[in-house]
Amino acid sequence: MKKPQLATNLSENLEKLNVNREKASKLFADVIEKAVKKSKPDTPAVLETDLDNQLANQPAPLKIAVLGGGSFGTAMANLSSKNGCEVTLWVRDKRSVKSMQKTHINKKYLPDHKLDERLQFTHDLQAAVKGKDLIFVAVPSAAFRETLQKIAPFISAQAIVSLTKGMEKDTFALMSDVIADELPNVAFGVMSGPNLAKEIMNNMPSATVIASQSAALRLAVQTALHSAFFRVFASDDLIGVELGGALKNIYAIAMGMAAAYDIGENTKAMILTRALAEMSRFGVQAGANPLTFLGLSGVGDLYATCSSTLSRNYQIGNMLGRGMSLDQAIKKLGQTAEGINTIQQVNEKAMKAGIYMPITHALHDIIYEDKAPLGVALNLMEAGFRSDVEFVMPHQVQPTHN
Ligand SMILES: NC(=O)C1=CN([C@@H]2O[C@H](COP(=O)(O)OP(=O)(O)OC[C@H]3O[C@@H](n4cnc5c(N)ncnc54)[C@H](O)[C@@H]3O)[C@@H](O)[C@H]2O)C=CC1
Ligand SMILES: O=C(CO)COP(=O)(O)O
Repeated sequence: MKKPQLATNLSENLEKLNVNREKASKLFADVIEKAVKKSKPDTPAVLETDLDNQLANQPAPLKIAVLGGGSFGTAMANLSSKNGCEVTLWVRDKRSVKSMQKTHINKKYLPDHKLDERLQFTHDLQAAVKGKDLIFVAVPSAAFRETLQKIAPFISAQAIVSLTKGMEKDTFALMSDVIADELPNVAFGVMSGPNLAKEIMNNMPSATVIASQSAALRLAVQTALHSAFFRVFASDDLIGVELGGALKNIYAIAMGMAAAYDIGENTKAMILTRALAEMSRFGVQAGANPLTFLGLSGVGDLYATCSSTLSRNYQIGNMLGRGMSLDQAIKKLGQTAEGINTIQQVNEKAMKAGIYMPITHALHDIIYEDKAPLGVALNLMEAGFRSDVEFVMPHQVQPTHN
């Protein structure tokens, strides 16, 4: 197999960007210093305008395509464009492209936000990806393979980064597996973290993780997206980072459902930490480093998604908890909630591999076997004596009585 390669101009671009980055950091520092000195602090919007004005004339060598015009693809395209990259957002629907070209607003997914004026829109996949350094893929997992198959003829040496947090239906493939299948010679990575799109669009400080075996790719993504309100951390545990993003959707559904029963903080804390135990147990079986689940893409994303009504997975769980059927809840949401499919995939995989995943099994019973939520929850509480952190004390160890 040929060795993965990056776009030939990516390294050159990175060298130029490093110089620009130093200048940019200095500008950020100046703006922040000015803001701190003011008796009445500036709002993020004022700060951002200040930064934009200062950075307006920086050269923009990184060329980026973002595939998927939903809320997250749009947010990342906007962020990288504001950072001075040359960005094209590919959107499947021709009418949406026309409307975005005219208004620079994504009416369906982010109607309250004017997008960066420099951002380009297209529904032509070839035009979107040809000659780019980086391609971010932000379509739902159900459309991921088909999208890669469509761009394959136009891939020469672009690097691919998955933003998708899910698993392929029926195959249990993660998006990185799909990339390796469909584009075996490209450098690739996955980006995942507590990244609710609407908060990012509102300039609420956020952070994420880029995971890849390629140091050049990690640096390219950090350079493209890192900004005053968005930090990009790096990892080489691709499977751990990717599983964190996919698995937490299951527990956001559980938390949304539990919230419909007015649970207290103790109960929320129990669900969150036992979810983390399940995630890391599953991750370790798949080859991930358990410590990755203590990072932004693990507990960070788990916390954000399980606490926020902005999360579509949480919303689905909440609607189910309030008595709606799955079909009604999906229809009402009208957006992607990856966890619905992930529950099925992970439940099946865990059963086959003998991995103890009681919350996932419980959700599966409620959603797909029509069992009563309260009874299932009470059963969960009777699951016997176990150790708290099994990487500290394996759960098979029983207390001795002598
Ligand atoms: N929205 C968020 O806050 C975040 C989402 N993600 C992940 O990003 C992925 C995309 O999510 P969102 O942008 O939020 O979804 P969304 O529901 O807002 O939008 C999905 C987009 O994909 C398009 N699409 C659907 N089927 C398609 C197909 N067959 N071919 C091409 N395009 C298709 C839709 O037209 C729509 O533009 C998901 O895996 C999600 O878990 C990751 C981080 C944050
Ligand atoms: O992944 C997300 C935040 O990090 C978005 O979660 P939802 O897909 O549940 O909205």
